[in-house]
Amino acid sequence: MENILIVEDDIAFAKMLETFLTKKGYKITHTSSIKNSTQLLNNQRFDLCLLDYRLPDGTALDFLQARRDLKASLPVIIMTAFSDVRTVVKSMKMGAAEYITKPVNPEELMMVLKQISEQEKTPSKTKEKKSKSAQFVQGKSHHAQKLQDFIDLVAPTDISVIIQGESGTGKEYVAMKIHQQSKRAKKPFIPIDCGVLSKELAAGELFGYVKGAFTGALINRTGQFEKASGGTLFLDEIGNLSYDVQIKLLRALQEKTIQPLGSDSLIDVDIRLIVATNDSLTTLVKNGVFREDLYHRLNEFKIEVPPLRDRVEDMELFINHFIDEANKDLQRDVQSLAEEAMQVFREYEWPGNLRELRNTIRRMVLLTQGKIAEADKLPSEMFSHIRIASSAPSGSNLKAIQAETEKEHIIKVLESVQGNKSKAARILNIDRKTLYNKLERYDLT
Ligand SMILES: Nc1ncnc2c1ncn2[C@@H]1O[C@H](COP(=O)(O)OP(=O)(O)OP(=O)(O)O)[C@@H](O)[C@H]1O
Repeated sequence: MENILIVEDDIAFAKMLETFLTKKGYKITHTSSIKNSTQLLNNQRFDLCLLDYRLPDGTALDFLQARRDLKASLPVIIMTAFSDVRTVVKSMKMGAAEYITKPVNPEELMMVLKQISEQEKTPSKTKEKKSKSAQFVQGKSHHAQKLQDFIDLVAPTDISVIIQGESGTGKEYVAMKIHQQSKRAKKPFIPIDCGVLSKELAAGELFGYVKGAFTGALINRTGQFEKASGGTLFLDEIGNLSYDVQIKLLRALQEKTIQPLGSDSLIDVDIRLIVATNDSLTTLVKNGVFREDLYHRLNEFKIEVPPLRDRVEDMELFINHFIDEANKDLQRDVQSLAEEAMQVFREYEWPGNLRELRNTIRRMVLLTQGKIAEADKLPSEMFSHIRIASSAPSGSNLKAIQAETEKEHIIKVLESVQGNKSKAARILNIDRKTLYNKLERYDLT
C-alpha cells in the first residue's frame, strides 16, 4: 500500500498529514474537493483514501457513491469530527473501511493503516480468517440471552435469516456465529458487503461470469454463490442490491441453481443465506426499492441485534475483550479503565455501537503506557455527548429532569397496574420493547 489520496479541505491539517505520511514512505496526492477527488480516482490508481467527512462540495457519502459508480475498490478511511460520528457510521454501510476521529493521532492512523493493509493482502480470505479466529462475546443481559437463544434455535437449520440492527451492533458477528454453530461450519462463510457493489458489478460478483460476457470480462470468474456452496453466504446491506439483482437472487434461492453472466449452463449451488440490514426491509418494500417476493423468501427468521445503549450490562465484558485485543495488537498492558471513564461509557449513547466502543478503547489503550486507561484519553467531546448522567444534580440539567419525570411516571403507572408491563405499555402509549428498554435504563428491572 503506497499511494494514498488525501481528500481534506483543511489545508494545514492536510499538509501535516502529507509530511508525516511521506516520512513513513507513502506517496501522497492531496485534493480538497469531491469533484477533484473523483477526477483523480478516474485517472489514477490509489491504494487507499483518507477522506474528510465534510467537504466544501459534499460529504464522504458523495465520494463513496462516486467510488461505487467508478467501480473503484480502494479502501476509504473517513476522518471525522467527533460530533459527526453518528452520521459517519452511516458511511460504513456505503463501504468505508474504517473511521477515525479528529484530532487524528499519528500513532492511531498508523495502526489503522497497518490493519487495512493486512486485510488488503488477503482480500478474499480476510473475513473467512476472521470467522475462524474472532471471539464472539456473548454478554449476560437479557438482550444477549435472547440473542443467543435465537442463534441456538436457528443455527442447526438451513432457513434464511434476516439480521436487523443499527450499524456496528455486531450483525456480521451474529451471522458468523450462526454459521459456526451450524452443520455447515467446516465449509466457507463468505461475507459480501452489498454496500460497495456497483449495480453492474453485483451480478458478476454473486453469480460469476464467463469470458466476454461484458466489456472487461477478460477471464471466466466464479461467483460467490458457487464459492460458498456447502457453506453460508452472508449478504450485508442487502437493501443496496438493485432490483435486477434481486430478481436473480430470488431465482437462485428458489431453484438452487445459478447461471453465470454470459453462460448457458446452470450450476447447482447449496448455500444457506443470511442477510443483514440497517434499514427496515419492510419499509424498503413499502417504498418499492425492495422486492416483496424476495423479502418473503428471506424472511424465514428475523433476528434483531440490540444497540449497545440498550445492553449496558454487557458493556464491561465487551470493554475487557476489546482491551485484551488492543493490548495484543499494540503491545500494551492495560488492565482496566478508570472509574470516571467507565461512568462516561455507561452514559454515552454509542451511535456507532460495538464498532465505536472497540475504536474508542483501541485509542485509549494506544495512548496509555500504564495499567489503567484514564478518562483524559477519551475525546473531550464525548463528555458533552453523554446522556442523562445518573449523578447529575436534578434541577440543573434538563435531560436529567426529563428522565427523572419519566422514571417517576413509569413507576406510578406500573404500580397502578400491579406491575403488568403490557398494560403499562398500553397506558404509556409505547410498545413493550420500548418499555423494557426504559426499565433497564432506569434500573427498574
Ligand atoms: N459478539 C461480539 N463479540 C466480540 N466483538 C464483537 C461482537 N459483535 C461485534 N463485535 C465487534 O464490533 C465490530 C462491528 O461488528 P460487525 O461488523 O459484526 O457489525 P455490523 O452490525 O455487521 O456492522 P455494519 O452495520 O457496519 O455492517 C466487529 O469488528 C467486532 O470488533
